[in-house]
Amino acid sequence: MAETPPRALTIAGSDSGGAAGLEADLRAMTACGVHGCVAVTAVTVQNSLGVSGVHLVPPETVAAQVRAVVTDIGVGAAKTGMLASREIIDAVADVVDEVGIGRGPGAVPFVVDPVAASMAGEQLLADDAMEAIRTRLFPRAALATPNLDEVRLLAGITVTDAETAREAARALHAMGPRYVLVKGGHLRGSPEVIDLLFDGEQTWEFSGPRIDTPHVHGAGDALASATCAALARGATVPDAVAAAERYIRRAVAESYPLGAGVGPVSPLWAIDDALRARE
Ligand SMILES: Nc1ncnc2c1ncn2[C@@H]1O[C@H](COP(=O)(O)OP(=O)(O)OP(=O)(O)O)[C@@H](O)[C@H]1O
Ligand SMILES: Cc1ncc(CO)c(N)n1
Repeated sequence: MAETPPRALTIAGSDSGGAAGLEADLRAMTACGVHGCVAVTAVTVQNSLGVSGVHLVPPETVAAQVRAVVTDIGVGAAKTGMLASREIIDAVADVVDEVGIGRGPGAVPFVVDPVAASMAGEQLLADDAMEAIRTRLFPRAALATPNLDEVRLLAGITVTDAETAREAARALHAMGPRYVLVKGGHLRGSPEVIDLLFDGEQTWEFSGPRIDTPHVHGAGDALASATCAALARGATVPDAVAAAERYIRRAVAESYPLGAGVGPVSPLWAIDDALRARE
Protein backbone atom coordinates (compact mmCIF):
# COMPACT_ATOMS: atom_id res chain seq x y z
CA MET A 1 0.00 0.00 0.00
CA ALA A 2 1.30 3.43 -0.91
CA GLU A 3 1.18 6.55 1.26
CA THR A 4 -1.63 9.11 0.94
CA PRO A 5 -0.49 11.62 -1.70
CA PRO A 6 -0.90 15.42 -1.43
CA ARG A 7 -4.46 16.52 -2.27
CA ALA A 8 -5.92 19.53 -4.06
CA LEU A 9 -9.49 20.66 -4.74
CA THR A 10 -10.97 22.13 -7.91
CA ILE A 11 -14.27 24.01 -7.69
CA ALA A 12 -15.26 23.92 -11.35
CA GLY A 13 -17.67 23.00 -14.12
CA SER A 14 -17.69 19.83 -16.19
CA ASP A 15 -16.88 19.82 -19.93
CA SER A 16 -18.57 16.86 -21.66
CA GLY A 17 -15.89 17.07 -24.36
CA GLY A 18 -13.28 16.18 -21.74
CA ALA A 19 -10.94 18.99 -22.80
CA ALA A 20 -11.41 21.84 -20.30
CA GLY A 21 -13.10 22.34 -16.94
CA LEU A 22 -12.79 19.84 -14.14
CA GLU A 23 -11.80 17.08 -16.56
CA ALA A 24 -8.66 19.07 -17.50
CA ASP A 25 -8.11 20.03 -13.86
CA LEU A 26 -8.10 16.44 -12.61
CA ARG A 27 -5.72 15.30 -15.34
CA ALA A 28 -3.33 18.16 -14.64
CA MET A 29 -3.41 17.53 -10.89
CA THR A 30 -2.77 13.81 -11.47
CA ALA A 31 0.11 14.63 -13.80
CA CYS A 32 1.59 16.87 -11.12
CA GLY A 33 1.56 14.21 -8.41
CA VAL A 34 -1.56 15.24 -6.53
CA HIS A 35 -4.88 13.51 -5.83
CA GLY A 36 -7.54 15.85 -7.23
CA CYS A 37 -10.92 16.33 -5.53
CA VAL A 38 -13.89 18.13 -7.10
CA ALA A 39 -16.75 20.42 -6.15
CA VAL A 40 -18.86 20.53 -9.35
CA THR A 41 -20.48 23.90 -10.03
CA ALA A 42 -22.15 23.26 -13.39
CA VAL A 43 -22.60 20.64 -16.06
CA THR A 44 -21.92 22.07 -19.50
CA VAL A 45 -23.05 20.48 -22.76
CA GLN A 46 -19.83 21.09 -24.64
CA ASN A 47 -17.68 19.74 -27.46
CA SER A 48 -14.87 21.03 -29.64
CA LEU A 49 -17.30 23.42 -31.35
CA GLY A 50 -18.57 25.13 -28.23
CA VAL A 51 -21.01 25.14 -25.34
CA SER A 52 -24.66 24.40 -26.17
CA GLY A 53 -26.12 24.03 -22.69
CA VAL A 54 -25.39 24.72 -19.03
CA HIS A 55 -27.07 23.18 -15.99
CA LEU A 56 -26.15 24.78 -12.66
CA VAL A 57 -25.60 22.84 -9.44
CA PRO A 58 -27.43 24.42 -6.47
CA PRO A 59 -25.04 26.68 -4.48
CA GLU A 60 -25.63 24.73 -1.26
CA THR A 61 -24.60 21.51 -3.03
CA VAL A 62 -21.38 23.19 -4.24
CA ALA A 63 -20.62 24.28 -0.67
CA ALA A 64 -21.49 20.83 0.69
CA GLN A 65 -19.00 19.20 -1.70
CA VAL A 66 -16.23 21.55 -0.52
CA ARG A 67 -17.09 20.80 3.11
CA ALA A 68 -17.21 17.03 2.53
CA VAL A 69 -13.81 17.03 0.81
CA VAL A 70 -11.95 19.29 3.21
CA THR A 71 -13.29 17.88 6.49
CA ASP A 72 -12.51 14.26 5.59
CA ILE A 73 -9.83 14.13 2.91
CA GLY A 74 -8.10 17.46 3.57
CA VAL A 75 -6.40 19.51 0.84
CA GLY A 76 -3.13 21.45 0.59
CA ALA A 77 -4.56 23.97 -1.90
CA ALA A 78 -7.74 24.73 -3.86
CA LYS A 79 -8.64 26.41 -7.14
CA THR A 80 -11.71 27.71 -8.89
CA GLY A 81 -12.72 27.28 -12.53
CA MET A 82 -16.18 28.02 -13.96
CA LEU A 83 -18.30 29.35 -11.09
CA ALA A 84 -21.33 30.08 -13.25
CA SER A 85 -23.41 32.41 -11.05
CA ARG A 86 -23.23 35.08 -8.38
CA GLU A 87 -25.02 32.76 -5.94
CA ILE A 88 -22.40 30.02 -6.42
CA ILE A 89 -19.58 32.56 -5.93
CA ASP A 90 -21.18 33.77 -2.68
CA ALA A 91 -21.54 30.17 -1.46
CA VAL A 92 -17.90 29.43 -2.36
CA ALA A 93 -16.63 32.57 -0.59
CA ASP A 94 -18.53 31.60 2.56
CA VAL A 95 -17.50 27.95 2.59
CA VAL A 96 -13.80 28.57 1.94
CA ASP A 97 -13.74 30.83 5.01
CA GLU A 98 -15.50 28.11 7.00
CA VAL A 99 -13.10 25.28 6.05
CA GLY A 100 -9.78 27.18 6.06
CA ILE A 101 -9.08 27.80 2.38
CA GLY A 102 -7.80 31.30 1.58
CA ARG A 103 -5.93 33.79 3.70
CA GLY A 104 -6.79 33.32 7.40
CA PRO A 105 -4.34 31.86 9.94
CA GLY A 106 -3.34 28.32 8.88
CA ALA A 107 -5.43 28.54 5.69
CA VAL A 108 -4.30 26.67 2.58
CA PRO A 109 -3.68 28.66 -0.63
CA PHE A 110 -6.58 29.50 -2.92
CA VAL A 111 -6.06 29.98 -6.68
CA VAL A 112 -8.83 31.97 -8.38
CA ASP A 113 -9.02 31.42 -12.14
CA PRO A 114 -11.72 33.95 -13.08
CA VAL A 115 -13.18 31.85 -15.93
CA ALA A 116 -15.67 34.06 -17.78
CA ALA A 117 -16.01 32.64 -21.28
CA SER A 118 -15.23 29.52 -23.30
CA MET A 119 -12.70 29.45 -26.13
CA ALA A 120 -15.49 30.23 -28.61
CA GLY A 121 -16.59 33.19 -26.48
CA GLU A 122 -19.71 31.62 -24.95
CA GLN A 123 -20.48 33.03 -21.54
CA LEU A 124 -19.59 30.73 -18.64
CA LEU A 125 -20.40 33.32 -15.99
CA ALA A 126 -23.55 35.39 -15.39
CA ASP A 127 -23.21 39.16 -16.02
CA ASP A 128 -23.51 40.16 -12.36
CA ALA A 129 -20.95 37.60 -11.23
CA MET A 130 -17.73 39.35 -12.36
CA GLU A 131 -18.19 41.90 -9.59
CA ALA A 132 -18.55 39.05 -7.05
CA ILE A 133 -15.27 37.50 -8.25
CA ARG A 134 -13.58 40.89 -7.71
CA THR A 135 -15.05 41.65 -4.30
CA ARG A 136 -15.60 38.22 -2.72
CA LEU A 137 -12.93 35.93 -4.18
CA PHE A 138 -9.92 38.11 -5.06
CA PRO A 139 -9.36 39.25 -1.44
CA ARG A 140 -9.19 35.55 -0.44
CA ALA A 141 -6.83 34.52 -3.26
CA ALA A 142 -3.14 33.66 -3.01
CA LEU A 143 -3.12 33.89 -6.81
CA ALA A 144 -5.49 35.10 -9.55
CA THR A 145 -4.90 33.86 -13.12
CA PRO A 146 -6.91 35.92 -15.64
CA ASN A 147 -6.48 35.60 -19.40
CA LEU A 148 -6.53 38.81 -21.45
CA ASP A 149 -10.30 38.77 -22.01
CA GLU A 150 -10.86 38.38 -18.28
CA VAL A 151 -8.37 41.21 -17.62
CA ARG A 152 -10.50 43.46 -19.82
CA LEU A 153 -13.73 42.45 -18.07
CA LEU A 154 -12.25 42.74 -14.56
CA ALA A 155 -10.00 45.78 -14.87
CA GLY A 156 -11.21 47.51 -18.05
CA ILE A 157 -7.69 47.38 -19.51
CA THR A 158 -6.94 46.11 -23.02
CA VAL A 159 -3.51 44.49 -22.97
CA THR A 160 -1.54 45.02 -26.17
CA ASP A 161 2.08 44.87 -24.97
CA ALA A 162 4.35 44.42 -21.93
CA GLU A 163 3.58 47.89 -20.56
CA THR A 164 -0.22 47.43 -20.61
CA ALA A 165 0.23 43.92 -19.13
CA ARG A 166 2.15 45.47 -16.20
CA GLU A 167 -0.55 48.15 -15.81
CA ALA A 168 -3.24 45.41 -15.73
CA ALA A 169 -1.28 43.36 -13.19
CA ARG A 170 -1.07 46.43 -10.91
CA ALA A 171 -4.80 47.17 -11.24
CA LEU A 172 -5.78 43.56 -10.53
CA HIS A 173 -3.36 43.23 -7.62
CA ALA A 174 -5.05 46.25 -6.02
CA MET A 175 -8.30 44.20 -5.99
CA GLY A 176 -6.82 41.87 -3.39
CA PRO A 177 -5.03 38.76 -4.68
CA ARG A 178 -1.58 38.29 -3.14
CA TYR A 179 -0.18 37.46 -6.61
CA VAL A 180 -1.61 38.05 -10.09
CA LEU A 181 -0.64 36.06 -13.18
CA VAL A 182 -1.66 37.91 -16.36
CA LYS A 183 -1.71 35.18 -19.05
CA GLY A 184 -0.63 36.29 -22.50
CA GLY A 185 -1.94 33.31 -24.48
CA HIS A 186 -4.63 35.45 -26.16
CA LEU A 187 -2.22 38.07 -27.58
CA ARG A 188 -2.37 36.36 -30.97
CA GLY A 189 -0.17 38.69 -33.02
CA SER A 190 2.93 38.18 -30.92
CA PRO A 191 5.58 35.52 -31.74
CA GLU A 192 6.16 35.02 -28.01
CA VAL A 193 3.74 34.10 -25.21
CA ILE A 194 4.52 36.15 -22.11
CA ASP A 195 2.82 35.48 -18.76
CA LEU A 196 3.46 38.10 -16.08
CA LEU A 197 3.43 37.34 -12.34
CA PHE A 198 3.20 40.30 -9.94
CA ASP A 199 3.08 40.48 -6.13
CA GLY A 200 2.68 44.23 -5.73
CA GLU A 201 6.44 44.86 -5.85
CA GLN A 202 8.26 42.21 -7.82
CA THR A 203 7.53 41.01 -11.35
CA TRP A 204 8.38 37.61 -12.82
CA GLU A 205 8.17 37.09 -16.57
CA PHE A 206 7.56 33.65 -18.08
CA SER A 207 8.06 33.70 -21.80
CA GLY A 208 8.53 31.26 -24.63
CA PRO A 209 7.91 31.00 -28.36
CA ARG A 210 4.24 30.83 -29.37
CA ILE A 211 3.60 27.19 -30.28
CA ASP A 212 1.90 26.92 -33.64
CA THR A 213 -1.33 25.06 -32.82
CA PRO A 214 -5.02 25.95 -32.91
CA HIS A 215 -5.70 23.30 -30.24
CA VAL A 216 -5.43 25.16 -26.95
CA HIS A 217 -8.72 24.19 -25.29
CA GLY A 218 -8.15 23.79 -21.55
CA ALA A 219 -4.74 25.50 -21.47
CA GLY A 220 -5.77 27.96 -18.75
CA ASP A 221 -7.46 25.29 -16.64
CA ALA A 222 -4.43 23.00 -16.79
CA LEU A 223 -2.05 25.88 -15.98
CA ALA A 224 -4.03 26.92 -12.87
CA SER A 225 -4.43 23.29 -11.79
CA ALA A 226 -0.72 22.54 -12.16
CA THR A 227 0.00 25.64 -10.07
CA CYS A 228 -2.54 24.52 -7.46
CA ALA A 229 -0.94 21.05 -7.39
CA ALA A 230 2.53 22.52 -6.79
CA LEU A 231 1.11 24.70 -3.99
CA ALA A 232 -0.48 21.59 -2.44
CA ARG A 233 2.99 20.02 -2.47
CA GLY A 234 4.31 22.99 -0.53
CA ALA A 235 5.84 25.26 -3.19
CA THR A 236 5.79 29.06 -2.92
CA VAL A 237 3.59 30.88 -5.45
CA PRO A 238 6.51 31.97 -7.73
CA ASP A 239 7.98 28.43 -7.67
CA ALA A 240 4.54 26.86 -8.26
CA VAL A 241 3.87 29.16 -11.24
CA ALA A 242 7.35 28.48 -12.67
CA ALA A 243 6.77 24.71 -12.47
CA ALA A 244 3.28 25.04 -14.00
CA GLU A 245 4.64 27.20 -16.83
CA ARG A 246 7.19 24.51 -17.77
CA TYR A 247 4.43 21.90 -17.58
CA ILE A 248 1.88 23.82 -19.70
CA ARG A 249 4.33 24.55 -22.52
CA ARG A 250 4.80 20.84 -23.06
CA ALA A 251 1.01 20.26 -22.77
CA VAL A 252 0.45 22.87 -25.52
CA ALA A 253 3.22 21.39 -27.67
CA GLU A 254 1.52 17.97 -27.43
CA SER A 255 -2.02 19.30 -28.12
CA TYR A 256 -4.11 17.30 -30.58
CA PRO A 257 -7.11 17.64 -32.91
CA LEU A 258 -10.43 16.38 -31.53
CA GLY A 259 -13.80 16.79 -33.23
CA ALA A 260 -14.32 19.45 -35.88
CA GLY A 261 -13.34 22.44 -33.76
CA VAL A 262 -10.68 23.35 -31.21
CA GLY A 263 -8.84 20.36 -29.75
CA PRO A 264 -7.33 20.13 -26.27
CA VAL A 265 -3.89 20.58 -24.81
CA SER A 266 -2.49 17.35 -23.42
CA PRO A 267 -2.35 17.47 -19.61
CA LEU A 268 -1.14 13.85 -19.46
CA TRP A 269 1.81 14.28 -21.85
CA ALA A 270 4.07 12.53 -19.33
CA ILE A 271 2.09 9.30 -19.80
CA ASP A 272 2.77 9.42 -23.55
CA ASP A 273 6.47 9.83 -22.73
CA ALA A 274 6.33 6.82 -20.38
CA LEU A 275 4.46 4.66 -22.91
CA ARG A 276 6.94 5.57 -25.66
CA ALA A 277 9.85 4.71 -23.35
CA ARG A 278 8.29 1.27 -22.68
CA GLU A 279 7.75 0.46 -26.39
N1 LIG B 1 0.16 28.85 -28.56
C1 LIG B 1 0.74 28.82 -27.36
N2 LIG B 1 2.10 28.66 -27.25
C2 LIG B 1 2.70 28.59 -26.06
N3 LIG B 1 2.04 28.68 -24.89
C3 LIG B 1 0.71 28.84 -24.90
C4 LIG B 1 -0.02 28.91 -26.13
N4 LIG B 1 -1.34 29.06 -25.85
C5 LIG B 1 -1.44 29.08 -24.50
N5 LIG B 1 -0.22 28.95 -23.93
C6 LIG B 1 0.09 28.89 -22.48
O1 LIG B 1 -1.07 28.50 -21.79
C7 LIG B 1 -1.49 29.54 -20.91
C8 LIG B 1 -2.99 29.61 -20.84
O2 LIG B 1 -3.51 29.93 -22.08
P1 LIG B 1 -4.58 31.10 -22.30
O3 LIG B 1 -3.98 32.42 -22.01
O4 LIG B 1 -5.13 30.86 -23.67
O5 LIG B 1 -5.60 30.76 -21.13
P2 LIG B 1 -7.14 30.60 -21.10
O6 LIG B 1 -7.79 31.46 -22.09
O7 LIG B 1 -7.53 30.77 -19.69
O8 LIG B 1 -7.32 29.09 -21.54
P3 LIG B 1 -8.66 28.20 -21.68
O9 LIG B 1 -9.85 29.08 -21.48
O10 LIG B 1 -8.59 27.58 -23.04
O11 LIG B 1 -8.52 27.15 -20.64
C9 LIG B 1 -0.86 30.80 -21.47
O12 LIG B 1 -0.72 31.76 -20.51
C10 LIG B 1 0.48 30.26 -21.96
O13 LIG B 1 1.37 30.11 -20.87
C1 LIG C 1 -16.62 23.74 -17.89
C2 LIG C 1 -15.61 24.65 -18.46
N1 LIG C 1 -14.76 25.29 -17.62
C3 LIG C 1 -13.81 26.12 -18.11
C4 LIG C 1 -13.70 26.34 -19.47
C5 LIG C 1 -12.67 27.31 -20.01
O1 LIG C 1 -11.60 26.64 -20.53
C6 LIG C 1 -14.60 25.65 -20.33
N2 LIG C 1 -14.55 25.80 -21.68
N3 LIG C 1 -15.52 24.81 -19.79
